[in-house]
Amino acid sequence: MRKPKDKPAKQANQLIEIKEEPMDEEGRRTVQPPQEAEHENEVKDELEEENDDGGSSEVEDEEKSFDELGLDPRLIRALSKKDISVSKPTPIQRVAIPLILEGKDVVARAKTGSGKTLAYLLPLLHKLFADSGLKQKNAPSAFILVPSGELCQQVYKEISSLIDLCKVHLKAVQLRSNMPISDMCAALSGPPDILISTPACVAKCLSTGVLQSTSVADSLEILVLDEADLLLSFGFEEDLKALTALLPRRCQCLLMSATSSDDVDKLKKLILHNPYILTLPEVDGVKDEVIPKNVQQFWISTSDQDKLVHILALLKLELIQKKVIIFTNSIDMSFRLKLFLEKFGIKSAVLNSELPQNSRLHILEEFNAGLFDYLIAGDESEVKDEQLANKGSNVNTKRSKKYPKQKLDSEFGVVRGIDFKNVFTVINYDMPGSAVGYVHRIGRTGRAYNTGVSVSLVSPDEMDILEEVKSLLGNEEDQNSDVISPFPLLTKSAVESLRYRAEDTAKSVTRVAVREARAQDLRNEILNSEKISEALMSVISSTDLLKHDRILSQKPPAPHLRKVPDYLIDATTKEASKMVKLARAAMGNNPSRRQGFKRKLKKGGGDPLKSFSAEVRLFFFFLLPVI
Ligand SMILES: Nc1ncnc2c1ncn2[C@@H]1O[C@H](COP(=O)(O)OP(=O)(O)OP(=O)(O)O)[C@@H](O)[C@H]1O
Repeated sequence: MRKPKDKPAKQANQLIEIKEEPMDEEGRRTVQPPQEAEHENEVKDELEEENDDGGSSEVEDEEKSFDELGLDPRLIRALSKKDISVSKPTPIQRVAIPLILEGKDVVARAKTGSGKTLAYLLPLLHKLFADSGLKQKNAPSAFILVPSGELCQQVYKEISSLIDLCKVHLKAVQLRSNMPISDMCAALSGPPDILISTPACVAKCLSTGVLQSTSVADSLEILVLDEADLLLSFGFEEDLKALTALLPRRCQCLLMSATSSDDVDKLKKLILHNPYILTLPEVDGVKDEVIPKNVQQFWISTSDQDKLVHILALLKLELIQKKVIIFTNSIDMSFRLKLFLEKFGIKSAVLNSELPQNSRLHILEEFNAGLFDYLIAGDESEVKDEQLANKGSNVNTKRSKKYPKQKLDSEFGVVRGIDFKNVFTVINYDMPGSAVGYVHRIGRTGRAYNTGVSVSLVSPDEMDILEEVKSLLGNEEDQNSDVISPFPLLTKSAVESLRYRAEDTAKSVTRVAVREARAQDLRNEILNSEKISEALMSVISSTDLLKHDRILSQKPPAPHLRKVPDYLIDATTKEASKMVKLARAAMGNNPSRRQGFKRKLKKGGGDPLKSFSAEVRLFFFFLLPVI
């Protein structure tokens, strides 16, 4: 049923219920189990009805711009300068911003890359602009707590750039647990208006007197828990309790997460009162859309041993678009893959929890700046993902037989919430240990209004996880729905053409070679730590020395492995590779080029898709709405 033009858009408060939770005599929150499950269903039902019309054009007509959401004009101008279309807030921003401006507590659960950060940062800054200088404070007015140092840095950069662009006298600081106490004291002198940190670090500040409890209770106006689904699984529960005991009644609390879990519910009960629970609507009857629909998901069935030849074929024959993140489940596997690819002249950087934090931040910066195209990420948060999935989601998680337990940096999060820029393809070289882990990995592409592709290499041992992912993402009625389909561009003959070279080269990447490369990389990063720290402060620009995709192999790649001889590539693969390049070119930033490509395809004249199978055509047509 299409919504009539004259019907006013539903107001957010018609879709959600406000619950009053009691407070103790000192005006602090008390824990009261709210019955949100029922309530959330009500919200979904109404939103589903609204989406029943099978099209969204009229609803979109009624969609408000950032301006109409009531934000300070300086913030709107800042958004324009950041190349964010001011007329196009994401759905979660459209609903959350007015509620936060009204002072409501909000729980926002929306898929990865849906713009949750700006959904809370913009109204938070708006409020601080208005309150600035009204009251003498001894502690920051706003705390933003995130689970990892990487996220601290990311949120800090985002908020600092908004403050700079708005030219207002607000100060944000980031504190991380590994900072010396004297640096923490210096950062908090003033005090700043906004503190971005981890719960563990705030607890440390409170216990060491760097932050005074009474000052926090007097000053704190807004508390944000970002990536809330991860905060408790990172072991921050006690740290958060230390803070919540101080929360004044007036403090507005916001909780943002991409996936739901028991931990999110626990946090809701611990910290929020009268919360507005925002869950994105189901679209076209499809089960809660956890992965953005602009990400096309594929899988390739392969044995464990054959994964190297498959990834070589994908990359070397250019069947996927750059930039690419390749996820593995262990640091050793990451280095094995890096060394293997280097032999074929493919340079990559490895990101893992073993590296100093400065290096990790710098790798992210360089990758985001486009200094290299391939990032191999050791996703060791797998153990946590599994715990999270088992504890929280309604998905019945089985454990993949093949993922190792490793020692984790307690504040390292390579996957969750990191805003990797312009990643087109995510490859699961190893499948994650749980469906929740899968959702977060795939969410590194297709962020905001971008498109992306994911390709998972699935061995027989990992089929259980694939099935779990399918049941999490698929349509309940149709378990066989093609949410994840077989990758159409890689033919058997393309794989076989590279098999001999791949197997021969793989033999040379011995355990000793992997161990040495891993140690050498760590040594390099530690030696460069100081320079990297300067680079992070933008004192120096990146030099070759600081490049993270430098070669670790002892010998340079053999010339005959650098280029795949023409006679080895079959005609279908050549065409597929050409199409990927064409699509890539068309998806560049130049709109006229995109239009040209679109027109060429529409005319049908010389339509390069014509020579392809239906599956392959489907793959490329997926790209058409954006190009
Ligand atoms: N309205 C918008 N229009 C275009 N781009 C946007 C908009 N809002 C946010 N973005 C961009 O989208 C990207 C993803 O946003 P963000 O990191 O906030 O996602 P998220 O919902 O927090 O994802 P995750 O759950 O993975 O942490 C960022 O690069 C951000 O700048």
